[in-house]
Amino acid sequence: MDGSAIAASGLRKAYKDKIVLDGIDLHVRTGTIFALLGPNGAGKTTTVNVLTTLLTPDAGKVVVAGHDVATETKAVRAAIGVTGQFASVDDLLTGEENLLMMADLLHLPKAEGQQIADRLLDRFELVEAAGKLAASYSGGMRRKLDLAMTLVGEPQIIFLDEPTTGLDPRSRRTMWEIIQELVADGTTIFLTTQYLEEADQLADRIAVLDQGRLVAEGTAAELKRRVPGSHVRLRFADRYELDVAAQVLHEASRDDEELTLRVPGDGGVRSWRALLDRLDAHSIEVEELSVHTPDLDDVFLALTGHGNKEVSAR
Ligand SMILES: Nc1ncnc2c1ncn2[C@@H]1O[C@H](COP(=O)(O)OP(=O)(O)OP(=O)(O)O)[C@@H](O)[C@H]1O
Repeated sequence: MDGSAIAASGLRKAYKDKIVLDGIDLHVRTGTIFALLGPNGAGKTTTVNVLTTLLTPDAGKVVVAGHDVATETKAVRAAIGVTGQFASVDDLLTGEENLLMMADLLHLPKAEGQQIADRLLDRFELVEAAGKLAASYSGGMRRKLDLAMTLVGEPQIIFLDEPTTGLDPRSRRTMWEIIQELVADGTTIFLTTQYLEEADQLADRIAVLDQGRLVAEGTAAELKRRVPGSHVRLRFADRYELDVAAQVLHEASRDDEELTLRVPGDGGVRSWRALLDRLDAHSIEVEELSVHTPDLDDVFLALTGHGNKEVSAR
């Protein structure tokens, strides 16, 4: 698979005259977590539907797990698992029955299906609830069961469409831990999220989708560096050291009370190293140094020119 789990280029999709995907290119490496981040209606679900063979794009090419989505639909489906916003859990079955039903759908022998179900119930801490109807499950338990059902088929690539939307903070953390474990086992994860913190915590790479276009792509650190506001805060032992440093670092703003200088930078290691070299050259002693980088909220605003209602409400 040459290290590439998903490769999409030039994806377009419109509903009548409403353009939903406007030329999307994506590349996801095997064994990594990729987050597609965007507000409500940005086109995240549409992208997932295209990548998972559920929707045919108007234009563009998609290769998933080495297979062309348009011509090798079966092979793609065999390699992937999809956990959607609207869970595939059947409310009228128990947790265990849901898992066994999935094993049946995949034509696994009964004994093997039972083994897998038992293992997944244990792994997702659903043993106690295994015999209860899924209708009685909490939101967090449902999501876990839904993901467990996806894992019955041991997919190489898992698509998680907003896996933690609507979950309380504790269930969200549990879900994050599960996702991280999956990747540690070599699975590739493609997730969509409206939560900057989620992308920041989980993803190796993040693509920011806004109104059907990718407005940025990179690691969380790379995206943060694209936003003004990175700075180093230097604290000095006394007023004398502060004065000397302020003369050397003309670009800094000073706080006499705190004995600090705030030095703007591009957030890259190189620029901070150059700053330390300048201080060294003038034998200036720094008492304390802290680097401040903007968070992904700042990034989203800077990249799209507008806020994310869902995010700012959190
Ligand atoms: N079948 C359809 N017919 C017409 N418009 C559609 C259809 N499906 C999606 N859309 C529109 O496409 C846009 C993108 O929808 P999509 O569900 O992909 O966004 P999203 O980023 O997943 O949002 P959300 O976070 O709300 O799920 C929306 O404006 C939506 O109204």
